[in-house]
Amino acid sequence: MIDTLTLRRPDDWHLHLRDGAMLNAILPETTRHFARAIVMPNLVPPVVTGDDAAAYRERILKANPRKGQFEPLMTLYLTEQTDPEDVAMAHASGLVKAVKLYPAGATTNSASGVTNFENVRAVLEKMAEIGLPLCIHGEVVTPDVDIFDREKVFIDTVLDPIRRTTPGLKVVMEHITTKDGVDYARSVDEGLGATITTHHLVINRNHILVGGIKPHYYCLPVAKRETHRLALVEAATSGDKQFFLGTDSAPHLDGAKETACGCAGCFTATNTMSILAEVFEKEGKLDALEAFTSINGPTFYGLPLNEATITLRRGNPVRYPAKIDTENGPVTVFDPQMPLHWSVEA
Ligand SMILES: NC(=O)N[C@@H](CC(=O)O)C(=O)O
Ligand SMILES: [Zn+2]
Ligand SMILES: [Zn+2]
Repeated sequence: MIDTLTLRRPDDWHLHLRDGAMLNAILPETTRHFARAIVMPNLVPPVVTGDDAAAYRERILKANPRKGQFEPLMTLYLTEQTDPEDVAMAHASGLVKAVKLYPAGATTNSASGVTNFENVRAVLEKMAEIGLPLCIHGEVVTPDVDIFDREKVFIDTVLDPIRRTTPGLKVVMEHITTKDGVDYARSVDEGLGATITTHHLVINRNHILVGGIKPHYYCLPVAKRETHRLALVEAATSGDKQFFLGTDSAPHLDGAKETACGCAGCFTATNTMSILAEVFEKEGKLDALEAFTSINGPTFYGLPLNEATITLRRGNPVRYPAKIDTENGPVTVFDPQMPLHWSVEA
């Protein structure tokens, strides 16, 4: 049995770092293991312009305890007022690596997102021209579409049409949760990627709802039935170039989750690598872990692979904190409900 595993240092292609006290508290959980991360722009107010992204990047670098060892890859939050020239400048300077599309109302802090896709056409065309990827939270918000169907309906009625009317646009389907998402990502040869989160490889909708409601398993897109989880595990462990890790680690204070109208988001930065090693090992696919965490993502984004490595070692169950303390209260770390045997060497 393999008991050590050395990988190129992983990157996280979908991460929420927040700001202020939360940023200070949770950033080390990511920088301990990860070299780079695509940083989501859904702050309040959102990161809309190149100037906003430059200022946010400085705040992240200032908060980083491991100076020089972590590179935040910045994104812009697409609004119906976004200026294509500002996007092009932020890309040309090397600051911005993607633009993020939130359908207005789809998820946490998405109120400034897009309602009428015609109003962002010029930005999308500019992005296709300059090769800047569009990262998409792929759920419709139509009230009469069941929340468990919102990803599939989005693929059919929004994503596919956008891709067809904007040839050459590079797209990342963020945090896919369905077999439909896996199949769509595989139906296209070039220019389409899909991130898969850590938690969607572990939980299905029963984890949220059976035996009492579990707010710390509630995230968006909401976890689906087991057949979909199995499709995600198959995709992540396949090594196929479309699929790469985007943890979507999304901290909220416990007080904001354990309440009558709790926020969506699972916080997995702390134990992601141990969980992934466990999942890949169970599938007999440890040899595909590096493709998922460290190769397919940078290859899609056209960025160099990390030269540094991390080593995972198999042993007694790994201990990790149940909560991370912030100035304003604790954040619960995702509980995978299984012992984790792979620890990351310091
Ligand atoms: N995934 C989540 O459930 N929440 C994310 C937003 C998002 O990625 O949709 C957040 O910012 O909290
Ligand atoms: Zn999202
Ligand atoms: Zn997210």
